Amino acid sequence: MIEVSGLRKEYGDFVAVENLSFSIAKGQIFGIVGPNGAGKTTTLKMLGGLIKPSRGDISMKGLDMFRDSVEIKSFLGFLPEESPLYEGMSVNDYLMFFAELYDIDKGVAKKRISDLLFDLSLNADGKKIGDLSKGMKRKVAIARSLINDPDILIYDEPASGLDPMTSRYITDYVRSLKKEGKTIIFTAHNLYQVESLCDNILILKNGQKIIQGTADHIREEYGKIQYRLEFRVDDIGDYDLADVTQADDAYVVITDDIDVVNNTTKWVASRGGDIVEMRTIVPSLEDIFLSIMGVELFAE
Ligand SMILES: Nc1ncnc2c1ncn2[C@@H]1O[C@H](COP(=O)(O)OP(=O)(O)OP(=O)(O)O)[C@@H](O)[C@H]1O
Repeated sequence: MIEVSGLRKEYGDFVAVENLSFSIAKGQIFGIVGPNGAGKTTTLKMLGGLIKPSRGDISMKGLDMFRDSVEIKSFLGFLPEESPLYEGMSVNDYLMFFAELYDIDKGVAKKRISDLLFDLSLNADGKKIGDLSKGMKRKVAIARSLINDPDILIYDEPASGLDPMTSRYITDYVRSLKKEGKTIIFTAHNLYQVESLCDNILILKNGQKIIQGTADHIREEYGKIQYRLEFRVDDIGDYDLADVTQADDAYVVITDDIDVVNNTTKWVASRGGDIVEMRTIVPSLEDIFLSIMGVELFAE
C-alpha cells in the first residue's frame, strides 16, 4: 500500500530525516515513535505530501507521491499535530466547507458529516468551534480528516494533550477506522497506546530508523527477558551469586542470567530456605524505548 525508500529531509545544513525506508500493508496501523525532535512530524509531512523530501521516494497504491500528488491527496486524510480550525464557524459549516473543497456532493456530504459527528460522539449544539473544549476540537479535526472518506490516514499525535477518557475514545476510534479497512499511520508519545494499537512500529532517533516491526519483534531484538526470584532463608550471609534486595521477610534477585536463577535455587535449598516465587519480567515497549534512548531503568 505504501512504500518509502531512502527518504531524507534536510533543513539547510541540518538533516532531520536520513535514509528512511519502510513499507506499510493495507489495513495496518503503523506507529512512529521517537523522542522530541526525532523526525516524526517531518516524516509524516513528507508522507502527506506537505513537504518535499530532499531525497528518496514515496509511493502509495502504486502512485508516485510527487508525480501523482493530486490523485494521492484524494485518498489521504491528514491530521496535523495542531490543526488550525476556523474558530468563528460552527462545526457543521466548517465540515461542509471542507466537503465543498473536495467537491463532494452536498447530499453525500450532509450524510457523511452527520455520521462522523455521531461516530465521534460530537454534539456541538451549533456552538462555534472557538467555544469547544480541547477534546471536542480534536474530534472536529479528526472529522475533517475523514470528510473525503480517505483510505489512508496520517495522524500526528491524534490523542495528545487530551484527558484519559477522550484520549481512550480517540484510540478506540482509530481502531474502528482500521476495521473499516483504512490504513493508518500515526505518531504518539504514549507507548502503551502504540503497543496496544499498532500492527507495526517504527522507532526513530535523530532522524534515523532504529528498528521497525511488530511489538513482539522489537521485544525479541531489544528486550531482554529478566527473571525475578524471591526466596526466604534464615541467613543470607554467604550468598554472592548476584545482587540481592530485601522485600519484607524475603529476598529478591532480578537477573537475565538463567544460571544465576538455577544456582540461587540450589543455594536456597542447601540453606534449607524456600522459593517464594519465580517469574519472568517481560519488558514493555516503554522499557525498551527508554533503554534504546539510553535511559537507565530501575530493575523493576
Ligand atoms: N522547518 C524547519 N526548519 C528547520 N528545522 C526544522 C524544521 N522543522 C523541523 N525541524 C527540525 O527537525 C528536527 C525534527 O523535527 P520534527 O518536528 O520532525 O520532530 P518530531 O519527532 O516530530 O518531534 P516532536 O515529538 O517534538 O513533535 C528537529 O530538530 C526540528 O528542530
